[in-house]
Amino acid sequence: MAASEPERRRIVGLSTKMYFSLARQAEFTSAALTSLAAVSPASLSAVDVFIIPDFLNIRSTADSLAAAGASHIWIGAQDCHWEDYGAFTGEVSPAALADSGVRIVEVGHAERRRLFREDDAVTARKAAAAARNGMIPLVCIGEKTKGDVAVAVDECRVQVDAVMAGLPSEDAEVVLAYEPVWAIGAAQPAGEEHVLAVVAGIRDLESVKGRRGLTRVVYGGSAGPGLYEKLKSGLDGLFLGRFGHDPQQFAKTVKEVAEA
Ligand SMILES: O=C[C@H](O)COP(=O)(O)O
Repeated sequence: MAASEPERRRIVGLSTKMYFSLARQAEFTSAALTSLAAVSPASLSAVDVFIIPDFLNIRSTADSLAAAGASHIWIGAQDCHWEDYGAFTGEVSPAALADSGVRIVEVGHAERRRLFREDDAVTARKAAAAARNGMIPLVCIGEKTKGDVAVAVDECRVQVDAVMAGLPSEDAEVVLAYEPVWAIGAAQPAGEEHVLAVVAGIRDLESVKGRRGLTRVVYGGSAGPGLYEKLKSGLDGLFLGRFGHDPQQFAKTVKEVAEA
């Protein structure tokens, strides 16, 4: 780490995507808090933890965390619009998300790119909107097809460069979620050698290594317990989907990332 590089705390969290009802989200949050209570406070204080519910569950989850004295767990959003407010029917304002206590906003997820045709320019505008409103963009990047490391880094470079160029300040904090598209929704994550090599390439990009703001890189794509130990030499944490939807598995993964 260069002398001037900000400290990279580990970070771990999950997205519920569109899997949970209101009742299931409430059950998840309550059970996750119970399971996390078994992790030592010293371990938990060394890691940033986030939960990204769907929009309808943001306020209730934030309230549950606050009522349990667990406001150190960040609440996130799965997307936001690029303008703060306006005539954008059906969209969600990044300013209102910040007002709701959201700390981290996912942008550019592979599902949004594929299903809703969101490109790098749109993703960059959304990341800028999150940062402008004082939240951390969690920028999802990754190659579409399983294959060569150099090809994967090249595909990620285009995605990362677009976002970094659009941020309002070079000091803006960013979390890059490296999620090979082919490993999302799969039976198992991408192999550790591939992930470590691609992430080394991402960290070496001009738009990443030269910037002043804190830039952390996490892995996502069928991540779960047992994975971080294999990735800890090169990754700052994990971003979970399905394999974190069981609260005990989520808490187990948080503990592993905190104590690895
Ligand atoms: O948002 C999380 C990632 O897309 C990973 O999802 P997954 O673990 O269910 O494959």
